[in-house]
Amino acid sequence: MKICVLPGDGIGPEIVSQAMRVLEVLKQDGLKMEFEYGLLGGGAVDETGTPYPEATQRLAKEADAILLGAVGGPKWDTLPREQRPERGLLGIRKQLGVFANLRPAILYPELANASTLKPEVVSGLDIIIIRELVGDIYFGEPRGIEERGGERVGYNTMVYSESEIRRIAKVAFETARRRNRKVCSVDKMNVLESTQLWRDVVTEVHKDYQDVELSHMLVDNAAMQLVRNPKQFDVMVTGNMFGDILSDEASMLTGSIGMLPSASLDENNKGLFEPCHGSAPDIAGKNMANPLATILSAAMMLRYSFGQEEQALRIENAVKKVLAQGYRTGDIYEPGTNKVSTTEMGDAVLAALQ
Ligand SMILES: NC(=O)C1=CN([C@@H]2O[C@H](COP(=O)(O)OP(=O)(O)OC[C@H]3O[C@@H](n4cnc5c(N)ncnc54)[C@H](O)[C@@H]3O)[C@@H](O)[C@H]2O)C=CC1
Ligand SMILES: CC(C)CC(=O)C(=O)O
Ligand SMILES: [Mg+2]
Repeated sequence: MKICVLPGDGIGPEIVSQAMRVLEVLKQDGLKMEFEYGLLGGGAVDETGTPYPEATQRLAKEADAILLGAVGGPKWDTLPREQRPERGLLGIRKQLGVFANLRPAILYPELANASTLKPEVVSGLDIIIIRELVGDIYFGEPRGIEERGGERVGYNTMVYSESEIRRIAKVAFETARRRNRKVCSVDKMNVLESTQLWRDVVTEVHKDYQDVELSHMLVDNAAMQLVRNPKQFDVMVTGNMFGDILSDEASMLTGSIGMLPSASLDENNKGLFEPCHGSAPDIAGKNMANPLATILSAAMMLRYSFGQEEQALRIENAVKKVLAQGYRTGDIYEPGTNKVSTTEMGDAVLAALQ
């Protein structure tokens, strides 16, 4: 199994190196993996002038899976838009066609008090947000900033084709069949044509999945319902931008965005695996970041791209064990637990794997 490793910027290298320690242990225990490192994001701009260099494109295409940290940071915020680190991230997602972004939000019982919601509202939470990842307003044309009538105007285009909606809807219904047979599709059909089509197509695809319960919800209500009563959901499916926002919101129900992993899959389960958070410039270089989202993303990689369910569970059980043992990075710390650094959390996970 060839894995392309892209640590990226900010906390990216710190958290990816902890996930790599975990994968190295599994490799020593006999799992066949080869790792190749590449540049993506701001570091790539600094070294090559572009956020997704040719050499990384080659590595990514040749690999069976990609493990990614995060990209971006204030250093690159004033660059022309095409050179921004985030364009590199959108570029790799688009080029690999990893349209199905799975973002599970699971509350570990030990973190019930770290959640922003009352324990009785959130205990046992286990939902998954399925976010379409290579369409929508992040990619739609035309886009730009231009002079119109003596002032600057910025514009983007929210666009979805029927085939794009159909394939993500299928992923949602198939996922629901492996869970509790319940999908909530989130849109803004009351004002946006692209999401009117979204609702129509999801409803059509549902005809082939009559054993799954389908509901629709407008995104503003969905944002509210997620913090009012998140356990009413099981599988949520939505577009790129709404999914981006709702998954950050859902992360806090689990205690921290540092707990939320993700898998982004193409039609053949080739995937890109990354935590849901960004490069966290405010804590970068301080050995403070929570590496668990990235470690759990590595587990998702073993499960989805390589069919190594047992190894995935081995990592997930190690994460459960360190939480039960009381290890907490700052973002999930509460009095009475053991506050640790990024590397110490890595040490604890490694010990729990044995
Ligand atoms: N997938 C990616 O590479 C993403 C990149 N970004 C980029 O990251 C940069 C920073 O973006 P922000 O809006 O600040 O979002 P962010 O997710 O990087 O950080 C938001 C807040 O969460 C905290 N946080 C994030 N990850 C954490 C972790 N593992 N452990 C503990 N705390 C953590 C940060 O310290 C910060 O207070 C920007 O340049 C943005 O474009 C943002 C989101 C995703
Ligand atoms: C460049 C952004 C779309 C990254 C992000 O916030 C995400 O994928 O969650
Ligand atoms: Mg995001």
